Amino acid sequence: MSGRRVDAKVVLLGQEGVGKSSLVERCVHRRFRAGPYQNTIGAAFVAKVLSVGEQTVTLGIWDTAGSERYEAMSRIYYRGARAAIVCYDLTNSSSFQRAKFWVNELQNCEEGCRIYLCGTKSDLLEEDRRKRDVDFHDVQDYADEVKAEFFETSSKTGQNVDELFQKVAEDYVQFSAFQEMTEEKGVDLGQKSSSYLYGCCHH
Ligand SMILES: Nc1nc2c(ncn2[C@@H]2O[C@H](COP(=O)(O)OP(=O)(O)OP(=O)(O)O)[C@@H](O)[C@H]2O)c(=O)[nH]1
Repeated sequence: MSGRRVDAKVVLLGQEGVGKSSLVERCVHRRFRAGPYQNTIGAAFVAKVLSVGEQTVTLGIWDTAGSERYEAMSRIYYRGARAAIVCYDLTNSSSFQRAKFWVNELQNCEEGCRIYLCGTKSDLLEEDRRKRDVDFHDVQDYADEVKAEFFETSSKTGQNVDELFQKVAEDYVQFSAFQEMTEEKGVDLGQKSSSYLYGCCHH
């Protein structure tokens, strides 16, 4: 990546085989590899440059290994992340339970990290609706409860993949602008800004 500065660290978490590497592959290389499934070992890093208005944002994306053997290692990778894309497979409800585990961890350990729930493999539902094993409305309610964003994607067709990463970049820009403004103007958040904060962060 020729020494380019990374603006925001993004981590992908989720049970093994849910499609984290495929999501990154689609986002960065615009392709889907249907071949034999290869587990990620440890973690893989890739940078992705996105435009938000006039600005460019470089996301440093860490694709972690989903196997529980690597759980302790995944914890190292989410440290300091500004965003976590927590993936589950729409055709596998146990993977959603695992996603909840990661959401709990993030809420307890990484306050500044925004959470994006990502239901993967939506193309399989296009083929056969009965394959859905995680209800859309249940996840929506859960996302509201934990203040997460929520996407259903397919790395095979590309559905919603760009939208997901774009939203991560836009939220980062919006949050940074807000932070700069409060730092420059010396806004005292403790005293007067609960409504101000609300207005800026909810859209
Ligand atoms: N149909 C379909 N299959 C997918 C999709 N995304 C991933 N897969 C398949 O699911 C399997 C696992 O995908 P990976 O991207 O390697 O999963 P992972 O979450 O990175 O797995 P670990 O590295 O073990 O944590 C592969 O066989 C993929 O081809 C998708 O959007 N649609």
